[in-house]
Amino acid sequence: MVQASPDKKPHQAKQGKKLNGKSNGVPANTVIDCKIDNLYYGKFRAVRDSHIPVQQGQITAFIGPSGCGKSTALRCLNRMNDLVRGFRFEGHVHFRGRDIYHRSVDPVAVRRYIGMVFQQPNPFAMSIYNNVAFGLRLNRVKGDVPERVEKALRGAALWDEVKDKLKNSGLSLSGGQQQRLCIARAIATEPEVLLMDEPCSALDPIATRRIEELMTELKKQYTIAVVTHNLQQAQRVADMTAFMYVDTSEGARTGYLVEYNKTEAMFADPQEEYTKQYIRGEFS
Ligand SMILES: Nc1ncnc2c1ncn2[C@@H]1O[C@H](COP(=O)(O)OP(=O)(O)OP(=O)(O)O)[C@@H](O)[C@H]1O
Repeated sequence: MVQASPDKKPHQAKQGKKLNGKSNGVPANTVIDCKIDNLYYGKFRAVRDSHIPVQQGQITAFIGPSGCGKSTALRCLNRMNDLVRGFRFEGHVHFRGRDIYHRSVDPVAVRRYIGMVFQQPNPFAMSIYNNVAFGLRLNRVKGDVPERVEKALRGAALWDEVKDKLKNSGLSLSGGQQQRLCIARAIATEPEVLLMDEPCSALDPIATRRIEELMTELKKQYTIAVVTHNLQQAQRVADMTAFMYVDTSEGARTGYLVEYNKTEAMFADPQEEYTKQYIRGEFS
């Protein structure tokens, strides 16, 4: 059961001082305002006190040690956690001011506007063409399907490599190509926001750089939130960074937001001791 509750506590993490156009602590160009007061899997409180705005046309990176709740927080942004048994959430996620957890909102419709790319490239066992067309059909997107498939494959920087073998299986592509195919599938329905959960962790350095370049290209059209373990990647691609850490003080392991700031500022002058230590590589 998902619950949205009124704000209980002020945001506790340090934020950059120069967020443009702040209104009630939320930047004016915020597309998704995510405020997790408490998030549970069954009795386990996985995340607390994490207020992370995702701003229009920017890349927001979620970084932090393993188990601090980066993926959990990301999955809240398009209701992917709804599929997990025992998931319960206090707080809110507003997409363009609208509560996506309101009982009248269909989670499938949310994912039409807020698409997702996963850690492991997961093309379907069907042709390259159908991998992209599938999402269009599923979402009953009208218009010229072949044209939209080509546009999505071009948008994912894959068209030139696959245009002569669109009938081949998506599984016949390399890992990096498969991930770009999954990006094409995600952008085919033209979402506003793209969530990427460690999209390069299964890729070699060359394929990784290709995806990073693609992300920089995609942000001209889409707002992106990405979970990454790779600090250099966050520095290379992200405009804003949210650093999360794990609180073990109550004998549990609950993730929370320590600091949210412009990426450059966070890496040059972290405001919090934990951020400093993490950036220096003192723990991982
Ligand atoms: N489906 C689930 N059911 C129960 N607990 C879960 C579930 N998914 C995650 N957790 C727990 O929630 C906490 C946060 O997990 P999450 O995967 O969000 O962290 P993370 O920071 O993304 O970690 P990593 O970097 O290792 O992927 C962890 O303690 C994890 O075991």
